[in-house]
Amino acid sequence: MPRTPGADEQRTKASSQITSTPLSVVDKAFVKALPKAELHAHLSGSISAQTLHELWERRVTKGECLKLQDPLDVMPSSREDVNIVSFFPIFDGYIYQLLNDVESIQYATESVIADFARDGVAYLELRTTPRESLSTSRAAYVEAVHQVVGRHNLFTGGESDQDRGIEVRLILSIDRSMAPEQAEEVVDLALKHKGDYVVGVDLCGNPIKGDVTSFTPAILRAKAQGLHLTVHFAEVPGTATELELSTILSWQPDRLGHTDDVGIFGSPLSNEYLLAAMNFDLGAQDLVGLSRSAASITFADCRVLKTKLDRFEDTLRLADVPDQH
Ligand SMILES: CNc1ncnc2c1ncn2[C@@H]1O[C@H](COP(=O)(O)O)[C@@H](O)[C@H]1O
Repeated sequence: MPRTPGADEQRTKASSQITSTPLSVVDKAFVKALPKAELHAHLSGSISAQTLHELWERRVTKGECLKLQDPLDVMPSSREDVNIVSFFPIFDGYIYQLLNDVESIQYATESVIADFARDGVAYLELRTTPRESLSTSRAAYVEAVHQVVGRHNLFTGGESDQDRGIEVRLILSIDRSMAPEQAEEVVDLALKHKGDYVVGVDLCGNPIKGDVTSFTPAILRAKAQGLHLTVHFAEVPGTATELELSTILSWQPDRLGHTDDVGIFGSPLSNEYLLAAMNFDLGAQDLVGLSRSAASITFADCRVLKTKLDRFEDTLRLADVPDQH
């Protein structure tokens, strides 16, 4: 799926200066070919402008969404166009208006998974917030996403792990603006699908909203039933309070932190690896090591990724790639 023009260019300025045959140096081709784990992808934040455009076109053809502008015209074209305040309204004001029935949710899920696979992601933890819309309940939303994920996990494309494209697991998010009962419903849904693709729960949403202490019962129930926990924390200075920190730490989360949504900020995971290589002077083996360390903190076994990493390292050895770029 084509990425937003401009953003990629801007963030990978140096990469275009490197010309090489694939895998001989750390460049765009290398970081794409490197098998990777993406452990922090928000489904609705990872939809490309092109896919949103396709969803918009379908609606317009049906005579719906006539007041909504074409996503190709209104989605930010570079990260400089978005900040933490202008970021969250993009979902309610725009993206969610295009994702409000089973068909559109599944179309977007398919496209997001395909984009990650094309970027060399072999293990994906996709987080998403079970969301009610005019035509879907929270349960129907999860069912819709779950079906697509199931199809991807079953599709091997070949006999061996190496042939398989991508393994996908789901993390269901509690949004900070939810009422405690809604958070309980998210945990119920996560528990219902635990064992088949749902591996954890997440706390996300606009950091200036909500009182996280009200989610403690739901989150502790999820943990007690064996779900993993990841949380967004301290995204804006005002919320990095002692109370919020001690509450979140009392939940004993497995992972903290976040990365930027690729659909909005336009930097795919491969590009983040390239930026790390450029800024920290990392070589090929360092990047393989980074990917292995991500593989060591996944919420489920990532056998396909590990097999692919072994093969990738064999290829590097055969090509006698120096640990420098
Ligand atoms: C930049 N960092 C972030 N911090 C906190 N929450 C974020 C986020 N990026 C995305 N989301 C959360 O994920 C939702 C979109 O995906 P889903 O509808 O769940 O698939 C957003 O509404 C927001 O609540």
